[in-house]
Amino acid sequence: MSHALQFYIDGAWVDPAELKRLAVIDPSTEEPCGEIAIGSAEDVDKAVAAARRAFESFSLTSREERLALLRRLQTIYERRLDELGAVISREMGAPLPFAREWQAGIGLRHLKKAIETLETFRFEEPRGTTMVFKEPIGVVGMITPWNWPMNQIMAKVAPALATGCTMVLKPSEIAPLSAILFAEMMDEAGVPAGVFNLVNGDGPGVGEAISRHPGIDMVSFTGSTRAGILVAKGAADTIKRVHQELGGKSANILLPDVDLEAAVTKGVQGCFGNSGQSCNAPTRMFVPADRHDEAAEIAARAASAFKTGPADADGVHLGPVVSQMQYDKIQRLIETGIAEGASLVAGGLGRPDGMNRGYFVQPTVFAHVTPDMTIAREEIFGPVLSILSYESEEDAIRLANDTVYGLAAYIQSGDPARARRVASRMRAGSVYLDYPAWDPGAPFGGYKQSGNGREYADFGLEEFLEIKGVVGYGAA
Ligand SMILES: NC(=O)c1ccc[n+]([C@@H]2O[C@H](COP(=O)([O-])OP(=O)(O)OC[C@H]3O[C@@H](n4cnc5c(N)ncnc54)[C@H](O)[C@@H]3O)[C@@H](O)[C@H]2O)c1
Repeated sequence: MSHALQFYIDGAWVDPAELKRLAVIDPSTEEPCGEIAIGSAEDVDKAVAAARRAFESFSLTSREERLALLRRLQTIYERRLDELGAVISREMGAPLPFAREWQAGIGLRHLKKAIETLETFRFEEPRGTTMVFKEPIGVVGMITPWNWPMNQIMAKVAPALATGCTMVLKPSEIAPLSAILFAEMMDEAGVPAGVFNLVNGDGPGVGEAISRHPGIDMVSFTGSTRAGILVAKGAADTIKRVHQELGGKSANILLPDVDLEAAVTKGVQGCFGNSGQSCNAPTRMFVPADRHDEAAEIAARAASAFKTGPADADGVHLGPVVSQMQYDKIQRLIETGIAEGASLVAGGLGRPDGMNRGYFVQPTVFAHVTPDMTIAREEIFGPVLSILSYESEEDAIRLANDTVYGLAAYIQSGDPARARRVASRMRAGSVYLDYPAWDPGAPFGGYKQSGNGREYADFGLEEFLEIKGVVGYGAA
């Protein structure tokens, strides 16, 4: 990757103010697979200055001009999709077909949705004699995680472009290579100089400089609740808008009328997808108390059907988790689950049999988990499922909501009316009924400590807009 040690600022690849290198580690092999430059506040200053200058003209572009830009990007993105999938697979460990179809592919789905949304989006709305205008907020700082790198980047960049904002992106330093490739695509698409800027770096360096910068109007952050709090505090002095997409500990309620075999199996699969590294993973499975042991047996069987292997191995399997740090954290939490008295029914400590390198975690299921246990409360971010039991529908609702998080909830029932009734009681931004297909038009975001604001489709566009009321504009 020829630009790996550079940043994309003001329409050109430039050297960092001071070259500090960071190796990118392939989690399947624990070997370096690339390196990047780690930026500083000085690099952020340059990027923000470029974005501020570009905002003057980009904010005034027409819908048609921005649609043309997004469509050019789509063509390039489609052409480089395989390459992007391969890069993501290497940097964060997702098996190749999954990395191409979902990790890279989901970026394309967001891009298409943003284009479709922009085609008809209303930037003006008359209310009597007042005209309401929706205008781009300005320069947006974007800070993204490693677990779905292109999903997060595209869910921010596409609506920001659609609305006429300019931006400075800092992707995760753990999986930054896909973002460099994406910046190459933006350059080829002819994004005007300064509209899109990429500065690589870590949280305390570049992330904090973005959060505090007086030239940035809004920070759109996706990552842990821990870092989200720091970003909000850093942003407070400059009153910038802070959009946070944070962690989760989502409940999956299996109501008594459900087909238990199918619902438990799909629940395990949903929890372990992307090696358990999805913010909205259904990690707490609630089953009727009198069917707990049956559910545990099905879940153990479903977990042991999973194969684990390197990201480039053939076949359907789980890849490693992203880093030594994540591996160690997951091991610690599995140990805590055992120590606090949960029943380990599948997986457990250490790597899967026969694997002696790579950050591979055994697909793990705990049964007899109680709501006070650490594994029922903390986000694990690995392939680890907790099964809890409930006595009644009310009890299930109370237990599901008994968390500081509120990103997603999952309801399984043979009775759609009952599932909808329970959905209405969930304190979560997304509720999924009977394992539906992914929907790029559904709003995505959290209640409570899972964040604020919403992404995807028109909900995403709204986040990047300021609202201006011109009173006395004219007769309705
Ligand atoms: N709600 C969502 O949409 C969503 C989506 C994906 C991931 N997540 C969450 O992200 C987390 C996993 O990702 P991660 O480990 O990369 O999270 P992380 O918080 O460690 O890092 C996320 C980003 O924040 C940056 N960062 C870290 N400290 C910072 C600071 N002090 N100031 C500014 N930026 C800082 C990092 O460099 C990275 O770019 C999980 O908690 C997961 O639930 C949430």
